[in-house]
Amino acid sequence: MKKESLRQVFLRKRLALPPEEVAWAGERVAELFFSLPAYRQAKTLLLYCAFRQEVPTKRIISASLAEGKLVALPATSREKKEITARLIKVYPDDLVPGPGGIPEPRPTCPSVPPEEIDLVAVPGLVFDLKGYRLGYGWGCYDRFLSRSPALRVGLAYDFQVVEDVGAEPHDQRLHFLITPSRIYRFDEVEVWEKRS
Ligand SMILES: Nc1nc2c(c(=O)[nH]1)N(C=O)[C@@H](CNc1ccc(C(=O)N[C@@H](CCC(=O)O)C(=O)O)cc1)CN2
Ligand SMILES: Nc1ncnc2c1ncn2[C@@H]1O[C@H](COP(=O)(O)OP(=O)(O)OP(=O)(O)O)[C@@H](O)[C@H]1O
Repeated sequence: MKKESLRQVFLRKRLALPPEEVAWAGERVAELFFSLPAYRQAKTLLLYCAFRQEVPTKRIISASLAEGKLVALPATSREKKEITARLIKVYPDDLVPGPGGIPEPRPTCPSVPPEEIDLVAVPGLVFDLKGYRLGYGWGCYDRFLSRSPALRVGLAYDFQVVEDVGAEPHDQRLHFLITPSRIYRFDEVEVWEKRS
């Protein structure tokens, strides 16, 4: 299947999920996320604000702030198709609607360079068994991740995992993918562990 039709199919499937399933997935994924040793060690996280039935991240954001971690969320530039990680202190008060209506940090929130982030929670429409993913097609995350040494953790529903998304050379691989039923660990983790 071509990239664009894959995106359409998986976006439609996600939008059709019943609210109970969305909420349950958020609880399970958060629990597994908190169990990662890399989460416990991380000082600075780039999380994201879930929208349009993405796996809910509210608990992950609140718990990370409560534990005293530095929590950044992406602020998106429509022109540059680029994300900037900006630190928030109070959730959701520090957020305003951004492109596509996704809540994002106010422009006055301080930015953090990609080099200083320890762990990135990565959204996506469909993920594969090699650690590749398809997002909305702006390449925002691929560009950001190519500049960051952070551990990359995808968050998804089980139905969003397929064998192969047809990765291209610019696509950045994940280290982990968390779904309600399991944690996928990709080969790249070993490379990351040696580096850090
Ligand atoms: N929760 C969440 N936050 C995220 C992302 C994500 O995938 N999920 N992003 C992942 O990259 C970035 C935002 N990416 C965006 C990509 C496209 C449009 C957008 O408005 N696109 C179309 C309309 C899309 C539609 O409504 O169907 C437009 O240009 O108008 C907005 C944000 C950063 N924040
Ligand atoms: N590191 C990069 N440097 C420059 N351009 C890039 C980079 N990564 C991706 N791009 C460009 O971004 C565009 C979109 O990429 P792609 O279709 O892989 O997006 P995606 O993975 O679905 O989106 P996202 O990463 O925002 O979730 C591509 O045309 C690609 O050329």
